[in-house]
Amino acid sequence: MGPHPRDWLDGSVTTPSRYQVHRAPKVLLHDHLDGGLRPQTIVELAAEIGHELPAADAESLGRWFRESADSGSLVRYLETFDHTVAVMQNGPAITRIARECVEDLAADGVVYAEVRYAPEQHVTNGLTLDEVVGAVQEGFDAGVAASGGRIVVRQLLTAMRHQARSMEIAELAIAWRDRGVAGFDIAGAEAGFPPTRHLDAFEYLQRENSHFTIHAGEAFGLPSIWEAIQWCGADRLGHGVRIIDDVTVHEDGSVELGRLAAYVRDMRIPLEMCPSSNIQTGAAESFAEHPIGLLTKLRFRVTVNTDNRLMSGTSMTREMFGLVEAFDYTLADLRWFTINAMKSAFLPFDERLAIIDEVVKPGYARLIDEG
Ligand SMILES: O=c1[nH]cnc2c1ncn2[C@H]1C[C@H](O)[C@@H](CO)O1
Ligand SMILES: [Zn+2]
Repeated sequence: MGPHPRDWLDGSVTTPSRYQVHRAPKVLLHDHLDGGLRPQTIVELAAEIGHELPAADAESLGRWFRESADSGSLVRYLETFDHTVAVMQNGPAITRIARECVEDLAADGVVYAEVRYAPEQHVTNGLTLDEVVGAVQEGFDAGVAASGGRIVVRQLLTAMRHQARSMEIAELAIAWRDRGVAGFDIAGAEAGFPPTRHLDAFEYLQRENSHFTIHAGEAFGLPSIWEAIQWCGADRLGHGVRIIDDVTVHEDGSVELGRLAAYVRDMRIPLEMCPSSNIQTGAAESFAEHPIGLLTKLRFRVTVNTDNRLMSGTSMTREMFGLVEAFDYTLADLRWFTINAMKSAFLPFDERLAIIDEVVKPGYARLIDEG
């Protein structure tokens, strides 16, 4: 195999400090709006609507989310969302949460983000699907303005895989495609709910020349990834971590890819990897043992993501610095992940290129120059 892109850069030997990782431009493709609320905001919104929380103050509530999500099971991890979704049932609350999300990402050095949520989960108190998307967009616009335009943000609309509203949500994504929505996703419990359940929605989106990612290969293995790509036509894989089951490392150190893993790598299918989330749901043991290390070495199209900042107590800086500590990654490696992510974004090509050339590359060049 030829040189890894990281070797093309001066400064590739420097291991960055946490502060440098914080300042580096970062790109986030997989982050859930309802998994990233500030604990203090939940406390305040719950008091307004009389929703009972499992903890009274912001600090203990934050701890409750992290500990409850740390169960080793995706299904139990997902139960914690009952409390975030409960406080996201009216327009002003949703707008506030969306604005704070953008402010928090911008403060963490994220320059481009695609943030997802399931509109169908926010209609309990009478909001229409359209009003939910509008409330999120209002918050995103306010957050971008508050951050002085240092970040570009798009929505991804998620359909819940155990429900039957995916076609409706896909149509909603198309209706909003020029007003802040960049694509579509399915999420929720994976085992028992294969992506092909929603084939009509994916086929519709393809006919509309739209983009979608599918949570696959997180709590269930290769068949889920295979269906997502070869039946549904996913542009990207949410997690996709279990693709490692199709990679064999022989005793002499040589590596063999099965047909599906080879296809994913050959076709440059982006993997939205979320290390901390995987450790909590039991898909990986630790940062050091996370398949992202081998998949990066093998030059899959790997990207680094947060998934749920509240449940994992994390940020892009923390995920990336965790990888730096586990694998001795350099600024050039982090630049590689970041450009991978930007190349894989559901944004038009010229806009992706502009962010790579005008924001990502100069930002890393400045850090690398500092030595
Ligand atoms: O990592 C995940 N896997 C599957 N589903 C998830 C994950 N993180 C969040 N979700 C679910 C719970 C949320 O309520 C929903 C929409 O954001 O998506
Ligand atoms: Zn997710």
